[in-house]
Amino acid sequence: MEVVIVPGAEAGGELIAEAMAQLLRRKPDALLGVATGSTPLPIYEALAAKVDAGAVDVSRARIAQLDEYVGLPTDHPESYRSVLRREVLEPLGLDMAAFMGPDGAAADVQAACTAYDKALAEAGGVDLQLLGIGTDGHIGFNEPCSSLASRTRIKTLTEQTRVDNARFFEGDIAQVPHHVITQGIGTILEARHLVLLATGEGKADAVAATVEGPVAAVCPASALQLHPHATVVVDEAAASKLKLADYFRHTYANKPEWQGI
Ligand SMILES: N[C@@H]1[C@@H](O)[C@H](O)[C@@H](COP(=O)(O)O)O[C@@H]1O
Repeated sequence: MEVVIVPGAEAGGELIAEAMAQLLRRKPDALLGVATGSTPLPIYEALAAKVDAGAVDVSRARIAQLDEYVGLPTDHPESYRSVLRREVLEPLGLDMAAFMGPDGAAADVQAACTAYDKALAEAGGVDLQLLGIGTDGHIGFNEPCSSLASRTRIKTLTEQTRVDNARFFEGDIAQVPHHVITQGIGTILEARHLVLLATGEGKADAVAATVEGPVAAVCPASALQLHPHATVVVDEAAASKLKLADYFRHTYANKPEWQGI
């Protein structure tokens, strides 16, 4: 696992957007796994700016969804499909033909989950999966004690995650669904490159457990330690509880430039 400490969210967004641009220059039809939440927004803004500047062509890129609420109509403004259309696809000039995601409104949710795992594999697998992290260490919507081998499936949100996400539902927790579909941790680990961005002091404990704690289902993001190519990008605040912060700074500062993340 590589840990990169950046001065702030904007620098993290730029670093990761450049890694995505480099991937797309090598593989124009790369399958990009995208996450929701506030944290990845600087990545999407930086990537859209590169597209506008003609620095990268994303016209053949494919976009895969990480997780979704169950029970919200697909066109609900806070369904993750709507959020990703607004925050990722439209700014990049992509239409929904480039998009893959599970159907959170399906009558048979488990069948929709299984179908999504199959579709990801048939699409050749995710090339680069962006991840945020919940305050409890969740990735996607894999809450603590999710199986580290889990596949895409339905999960029940913790009260903490519903409280955290109520800000997207007019601050009204009653509107936040209890159930979600999420790529499983085993599914996520199949992506070729995992890139987790965490910013702000509120993520410092979760980041420390992810990077320096044991691999344990109680902190789902710690599963990144099992991946051969995982990059954790953190700002100073999110890095503030890392005991090895100086070591991470030193190794990144002395890395050959051509190597990228
Ligand atoms: N399902 C999403 C996660 O993918 C995201 O990482 C997390 C953190 O969101 P934020 O980046 O807004 O803190 O929120 C939700 O639970």
